[in-house]
Amino acid sequence: MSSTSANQRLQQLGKILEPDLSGAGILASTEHSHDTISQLTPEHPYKICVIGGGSWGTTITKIIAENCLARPRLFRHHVNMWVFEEKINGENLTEIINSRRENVKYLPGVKLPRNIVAVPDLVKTVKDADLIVFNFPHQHLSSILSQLKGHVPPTVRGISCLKGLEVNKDGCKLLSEHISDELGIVCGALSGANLAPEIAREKWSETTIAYNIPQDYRGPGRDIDEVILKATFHRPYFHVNIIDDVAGVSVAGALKNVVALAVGFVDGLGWGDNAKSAIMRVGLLEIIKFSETFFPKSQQSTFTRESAGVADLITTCLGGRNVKVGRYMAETGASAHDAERALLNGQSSQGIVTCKEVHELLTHVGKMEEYPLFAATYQITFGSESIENLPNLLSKNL
Ligand SMILES: NC(=O)c1ccc[n+]([C@@H]2O[C@H](COP(=O)([O-])OP(=O)(O)OC[C@H]3O[C@@H](n4cnc5c(N)ncnc54)[C@H](O)[C@@H]3O)[C@@H](O)[C@H]2O)c1
Ligand SMILES: O=P(O)(O)OC[C@H](O)CO
Repeated sequence: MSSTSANQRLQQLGKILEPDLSGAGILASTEHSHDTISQLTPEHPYKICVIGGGSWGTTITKIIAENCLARPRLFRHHVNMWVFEEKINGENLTEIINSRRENVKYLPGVKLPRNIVAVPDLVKTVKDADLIVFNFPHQHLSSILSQLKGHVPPTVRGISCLKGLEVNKDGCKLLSEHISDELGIVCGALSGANLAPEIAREKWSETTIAYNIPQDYRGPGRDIDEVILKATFHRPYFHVNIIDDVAGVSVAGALKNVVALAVGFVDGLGWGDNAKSAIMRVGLLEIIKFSETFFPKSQQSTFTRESAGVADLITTCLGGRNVKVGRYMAETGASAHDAERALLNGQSSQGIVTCKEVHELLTHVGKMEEYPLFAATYQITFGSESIENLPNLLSKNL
């Protein structure tokens, strides 16, 4: 699409997206005529589904479902949400969500819109979808993709809300790339300073969406662009900024979970705010270095300017699940997995998985010594070093 026609589309479609988007300041005009609306409204409204019914999965589905209700000419009414089925006091979680409008296990106390349909079957969830939103703990990605393979046409677009990386002995891949490679679809990433329990209660926050259809992409697909993505995810309490640095957004989201574990360690020993800030400083530098090394096209500004960068690092280190796990380990001497089990009621501390994956990768490529915080966090998490020794482990290589 030329920049002129893209601008026209932005302006025209903007007229059917009010009032939320005009509030965000991206669309100048909020005037519209019925003629314009009927001319621009897609013949077939976009169908969106979400894979994942955990804490963030359910929260993002709530956001999308609210936008589908607000924009019935642009989006299909129902939003399928795939939920990994489990029994809660003898009842299926999907049935509880559909009848009580509440995810009693992963998002208790939050009323969900009526147009969310919890579905236990993956393939049924994605049927006829134009946009699939991936949102579950990243260790399940390969298994979910293998079940979806052959059931998702290349016309579909994806957005990954997962925070993690795909690491194997050959190197490191973004999860959005892994999704693209396995399913043959274009996939972007959404990440930011986004603690689900706050957003589910409609407390204001920002997020970053990275989406980039390669200029030479000639594949099929509906026109899911900046406007449609904003219409899908933006809410008065959830402000979206769209950029094209998928690598920067993804690496920042994955690695801040490792840093948060380490912040939890020093917090649990009562070392105070200076120590926590020191860990965040070193952590940010290692995150940027990692991104420059393995994803040279990523942009440093993503780490310093975007919600997905430094803001997510701070929020996770202040109030996320990973920092709680690290703190509990320091306070009680529990192992990482025991801390996760004791604190999170089935939710996942992604930092435990990611610090192991990053350690494997960096060891394999002979660069572990260049990342003293990641190395120390792995060693402490898996029991071969003490938290008390952390300052020495960091200063050794700095
Ligand atoms: N919770 C947050 O505040 C938050 C915010 C932003 C991003 N994220 C990221 O979003 C992703 C999803 O997080 P979440 O908080 O929704 O998940 P969660 O930690 O609440 O995870 C539990 C989910 O995993 C599912 N699950 C358990 N076993 C499974 C299996 N074998 N196969 C598939 N699914 C299984 C459970 O049913 C449940 O839906 C993660 O990568 C996380 O880092 C989380
Ligand atoms: O609760 P955590 O530590 O998984 O972090 C949640 C989000 O990623 C914060 O943006």
